[in-house]
Amino acid sequence: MALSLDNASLRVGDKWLIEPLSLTINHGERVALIGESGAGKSSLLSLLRQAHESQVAWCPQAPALVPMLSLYNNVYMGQLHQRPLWKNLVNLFKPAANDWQQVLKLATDLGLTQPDNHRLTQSAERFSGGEQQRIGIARALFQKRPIFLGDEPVSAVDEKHAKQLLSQIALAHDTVVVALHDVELATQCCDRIIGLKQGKVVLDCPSTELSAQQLYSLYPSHQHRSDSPIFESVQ
Ligand SMILES: Nc1ncnc2c1ncn2[C@@H]1O[C@H](COP(=O)(O)OP(=O)(O)OP(=O)(O)O)[C@@H](O)[C@H]1O
Repeated sequence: MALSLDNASLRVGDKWLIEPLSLTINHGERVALIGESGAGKSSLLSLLRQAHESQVAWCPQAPALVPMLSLYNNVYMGQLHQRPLWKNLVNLFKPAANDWQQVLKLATDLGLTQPDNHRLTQSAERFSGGEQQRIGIARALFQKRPIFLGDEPVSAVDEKHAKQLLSQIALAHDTVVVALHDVELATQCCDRIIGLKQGKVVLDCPSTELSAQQLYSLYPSHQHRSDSPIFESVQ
């Protein structure tokens, strides 16, 4: 298996963010965590991340870029903790050719620059919101870990680009777990759906078997709107 939790839980004061649960995610699985806002998706990702820190490429909900630093340096940060301090300092002024080429390839593949048009030196603050999110994805890919954990990693890009990015993420990793608000995207890009409600896993099934009934119970506040985009994936 790639990831596992054994009777894990998360609690702040007397509030359970995640009630005790056991969970196994196998190598090769593409898993989407779905559920209403506050259901516990980020909390579950944080438990998975804590349990498998050294194997995980982490892509948080907000990309946490350093606005004044370049695209290149923001992506390089993905390997900051794996490199000696002196190398990180030298990198600020004179990037190693190998690192530069790797970041250029990632940035090109993710549509942030073109091979002959180096936006690598442009500061992160001068990229759009969707582009900044892709810089965050590039940083996670640069970590070169087998498992990708992403918290709404494509929420700021349109549907077509979201699908492309998720398939690029899947190609670069053995196992993928992503929290997604877009259920249709989740069923199209992932093979397993885990549904959360009030800190509990209430649904765990192959994406091809997700029923409208299950979605209704996960998204009660959408129930009165049968035309809600949430339900398009199963209609
Ligand atoms: N540090 C914290 N202290 C107290 N409560 C917290 C803390 N972090 C999260 N929560 C609460 O835990 C619950 C689950 O939060 P979580 O961020 O995991 O939900 P989510 O499903 O990821 O939500 P969203 O889709 O809005 O990101 C929410 O009610 C949230 O307010």
